[in-house]
Amino acid sequence: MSYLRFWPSCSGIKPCSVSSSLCQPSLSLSLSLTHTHTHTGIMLSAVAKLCCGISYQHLRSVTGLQRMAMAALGQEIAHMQKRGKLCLGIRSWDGVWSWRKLREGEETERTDRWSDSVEDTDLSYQQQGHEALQEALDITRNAEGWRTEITQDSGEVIYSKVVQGNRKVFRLEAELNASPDEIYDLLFVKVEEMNQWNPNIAHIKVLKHIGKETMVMHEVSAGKVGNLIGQRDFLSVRHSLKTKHCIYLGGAATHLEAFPPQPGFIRAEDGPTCIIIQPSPCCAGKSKLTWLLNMDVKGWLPKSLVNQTLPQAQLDFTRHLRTRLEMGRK
Ligand SMILES: CC(C)CCC[C@@H](C)[C@H]1CC[C@H]2[C@@H]3CC=C4C[C@@H](O)CC[C@]4(C)[C@H]3CC[C@]12C
Repeated sequence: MSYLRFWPSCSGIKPCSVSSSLCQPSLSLSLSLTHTHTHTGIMLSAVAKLCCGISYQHLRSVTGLQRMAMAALGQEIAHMQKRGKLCLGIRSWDGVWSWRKLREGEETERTDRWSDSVEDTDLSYQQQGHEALQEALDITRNAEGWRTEITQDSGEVIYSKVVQGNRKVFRLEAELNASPDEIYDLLFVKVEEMNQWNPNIAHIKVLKHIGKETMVMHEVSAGKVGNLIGQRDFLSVRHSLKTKHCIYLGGAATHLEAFPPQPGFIRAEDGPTCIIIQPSPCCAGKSKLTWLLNMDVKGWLPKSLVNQTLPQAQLDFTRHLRTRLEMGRK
């Protein structure tokens, strides 16, 4: 693939500097949690108890992703309990919480369960962010099936391909007059200022910071003339990774209990998505941007309309980013 050949510095890097244990096979147990039915809660309770009973010994040896999955499951059940939607004999989960302590070589006494669960929430968001980035990079780097969609005089090229679930994703490539760090600063560090330079974003707020690399965000697009899709809101986890040569931004739709879809808004799902920012090999102060747009805009809309609007939204975004970068130079 041309972009990998010309920009070799990032192609070989597996941005997995995060604990290698995160790259383990996933937990084979998967439960779908429906919040609305109490009997689901009761069933879930039974399943959870059963799992604890059967697998307590195994819990001591699970690591990485499996551990995260357990944490996420525990967290979800804690939430359901808190909302009174799940009546669970909490004793069944004592094993899970104290298992954490056991693994960390700390005292076997269970400490405050609530603070444990807060910590688990953070771990779960970091894990979601990390996985979204990996998945988006896999799509982006897979050279097969891309076709050129748009070539702009200003240098942007958009490729598209159809991925699993019959969804079209778009890959924009552009060269920008800024260093990777300047772009990272605008797109990640100062992300809340994005609506000041991009009129297509009506509202953007970080709801939760998890360290420097991960955040949970709420974004609302502007339903202006020209945007035939109409206004959407997004709740996403955004994650960044800096390596020696490249900066990666990843993201995906997520859930935050305190932030359910707002009345009157259609919540779209962004991701798994990624932006790769590479320094230009030819000149300092220039970068190459590769952006995978992978969006389910939801609502009842003709596919052709969506597939026309999305690459245009990408071009618009890049145009505003260029203008903002120029402004920063003055
Ligand atoms: C066509 C309609 C539905 C949507 C148009 C607006 C789209 C293009 C906007 C709305 C919210 C925007 C996202 C808001 C936040 C971030 C996080 C940042 O670190 C990289 C850019 C990124 C990922 C933006 C990309 C562009 C975006 C997805």
